[in-house]
Amino acid sequence: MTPAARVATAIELIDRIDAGAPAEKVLTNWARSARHAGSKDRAAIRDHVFDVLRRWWSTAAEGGAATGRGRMIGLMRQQGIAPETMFTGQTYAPAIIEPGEGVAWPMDGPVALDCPGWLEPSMRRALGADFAAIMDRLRHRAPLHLRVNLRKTDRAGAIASLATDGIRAVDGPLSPTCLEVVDNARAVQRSRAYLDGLVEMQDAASQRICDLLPVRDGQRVLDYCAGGGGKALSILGRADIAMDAHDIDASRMAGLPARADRAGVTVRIVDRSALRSGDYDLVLVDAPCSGSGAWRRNPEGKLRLDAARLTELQRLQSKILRQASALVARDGVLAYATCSLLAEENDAIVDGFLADSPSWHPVLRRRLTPLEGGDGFYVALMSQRQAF
Ligand SMILES: C[S@@+](CC[C@H](N)C(=O)[O-])C[C@H]1O[C@@H](n2cnc3c(N)ncnc32)[C@H](O)[C@@H]1O
Repeated sequence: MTPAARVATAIELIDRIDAGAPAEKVLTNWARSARHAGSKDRAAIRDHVFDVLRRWWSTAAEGGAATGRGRMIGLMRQQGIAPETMFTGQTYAPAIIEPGEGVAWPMDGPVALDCPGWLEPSMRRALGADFAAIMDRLRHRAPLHLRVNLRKTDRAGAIASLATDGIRAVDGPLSPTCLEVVDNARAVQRSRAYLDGLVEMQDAASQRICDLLPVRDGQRVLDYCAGGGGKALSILGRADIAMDAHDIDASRMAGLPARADRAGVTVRIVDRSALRSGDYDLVLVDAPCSGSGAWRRNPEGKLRLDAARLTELQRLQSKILRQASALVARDGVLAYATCSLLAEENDAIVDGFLADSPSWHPVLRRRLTPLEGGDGFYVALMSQRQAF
């Protein structure tokens, strides 16, 4: 495909996403039907679509229309490419820009920063003087971070193994297990280092959250919202523990046994009926959330989140935290984490829980933002022990 044909395809896909279809589904369905497209075409089109999602409002303003076409004109301008070089009207290219089309709109603060307007007050409250800098980070692509599996190798060993497959990685931020891939990121999942379980994909902040959990050999640990098991595997890389993984949606954990196998560790999948009160030294609640700290990775969340969904998430977070607290042993630790930057999903949930549960007290609270090199994340540790 020509670069202009890729732009034309991205325009079509962005319009489908704008009409409500989930971005991943739109891209997968297109890739299945587009036999003529090679892997470079697919990657370039995916990049266009995700770049626009990260800059949903500013690209529309810069391109003068809240459409796929307007947004791609705006994106080209933001990337320093003259849109006229792509919108040529030739075969498979987008139609020529008409007179009066593509006239930029004036941009106010939240639009220029691609912050959903309704969330601006909450974001400003949560981020204070860093509001603009953090929102701007969320408009840019995220680096690819890997977690080194210390059970199998160390950072230097993982870097050397990746290099044999032409992948260049360097020490990453926030955690002693973190690597940042600086060249050939798309090859990671086919590399020996990945297939042999020396590395896993995990954002630096997610790794840092696991570093902060007080796990010791011999403990029983429950990952209550395990999903794909990223945190469970990360914790298992740090200590010899008995790790149980639970998720209300068991299908989310489908890939976990294979991932654990690759990493050389054991995770027991448990359903609700197997969970007993007071059974665990540590229970981690990696709660479902807005994902606002990870919008550079999953930018569609920015478009889909609304006030009703945020309220629903808060209710769910409080409920899950309450349920999970019952599973912690008397002198154990309850950890609550989100990849949200919003105080409504972080301190407010923890404060609400502590107010309703006088036997629990806070031990630690930490928030990470993209300014520190990883996604935005939050963790709070709580205990019933008098002296922690
Ligand atoms: C943020 S994701 C977890 C990510 C995962 N810990 C990781 O590191 O890869 C939140 C998970 O919570 C699960 N979840 C939602 N409601 C739940 C509930 N009531 N009980 C347990 N898990 C729940 C979701 O299915 C989702 O997989």
